[in-house]
Amino acid sequence: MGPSNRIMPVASLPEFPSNIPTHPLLVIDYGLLKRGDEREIDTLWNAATSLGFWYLKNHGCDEDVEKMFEMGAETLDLPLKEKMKYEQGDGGISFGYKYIGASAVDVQGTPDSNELINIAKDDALAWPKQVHRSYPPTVNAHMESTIAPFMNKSVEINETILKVFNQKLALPDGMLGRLHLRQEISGCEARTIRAPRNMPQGKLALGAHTDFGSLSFLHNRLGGLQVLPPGADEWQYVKPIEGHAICNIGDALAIFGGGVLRSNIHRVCAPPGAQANFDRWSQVFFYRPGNSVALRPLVDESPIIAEAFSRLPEEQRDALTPGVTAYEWSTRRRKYQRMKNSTSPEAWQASRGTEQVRL
Ligand SMILES: O=C(O)CCC(=O)C(=O)O
Ligand SMILES: [Fe+2]
Repeated sequence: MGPSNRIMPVASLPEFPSNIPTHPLLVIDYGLLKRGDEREIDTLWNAATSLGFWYLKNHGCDEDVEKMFEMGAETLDLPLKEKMKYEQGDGGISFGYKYIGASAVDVQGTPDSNELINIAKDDALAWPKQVHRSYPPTVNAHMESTIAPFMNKSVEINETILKVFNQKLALPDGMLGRLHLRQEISGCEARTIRAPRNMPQGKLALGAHTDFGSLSFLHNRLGGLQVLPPGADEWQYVKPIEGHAICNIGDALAIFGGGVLRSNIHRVCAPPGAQANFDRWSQVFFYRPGNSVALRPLVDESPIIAEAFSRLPEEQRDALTPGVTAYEWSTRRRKYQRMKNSTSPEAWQASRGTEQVRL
């Protein structure tokens, strides 16, 4: 494979085409948020309760993300046979390697078009002790120098955001934090994704979905991510901006907040225009509740949540009351997304989250 298969310096990638409409996101300055700036907190709250997506600048992770991309490139460039030794499997476990076409993107069972490596936060921070599973040598070699620092910074950023939501939802002090204890085993993970260049027109790299957990901290260089905003019937691109992470809310926070926080549906298609000729790389950190945490609206803890939840139609209240733990929720969804298990409309339905009611 030529060097163009590897991570390209951002400056040498074609720009996002200027004639393609994009969906604007509010921009949050992490430095201001960290200092408790009231205006920034209000802007974040506005973003979290409208689209549930925002840009985060000044987050201080750019170098860590670059190094994660290098680790990801070394790993995904390994021979398929080697990568397959670390495959996720069909049981709903996330950690490990996922090959191209392992999961379905729709109810018809169309295969996805991306490969990725998922690394558990628990494994990275306990290294060289193994908590969940083993990883390719290219991952191990970067555990201490690259992956652990990326995890730690990502966790700190997400904790800061979570505190804002805790306060705005008028929850008891530290309530959301207790559902995301650092020491509890969780589904928190780093993911490096490669969608191969020159995908056939109309092919999805990743099907429409809501994220499983609480918050996603995403770093994109090429376009391709699209959102379906509330009330809209056309998918709209989210344009990558250098130095700006794309953050979004997942189902767990939508559930805890009784629908106040929005977990918006999104998908990944081929990058637009000349960008389509390049491999598309993403780096994500998924912030998720502890495995044993029950997913339920915190109506007993906050009058704001109780009030908002009670006003929802029954179908939406049901979707926000799955009656399972965070572990059971994401394991079920992932298991039935696998091509091997996604063999009927009912199985596909079992892979869905709150997107089925489009709150
Ligand atoms: O690659 C992207 O831009 C988004 C990835 C994503 O939505 C996911 O992995 O859940
Ligand atoms: Fe996602």
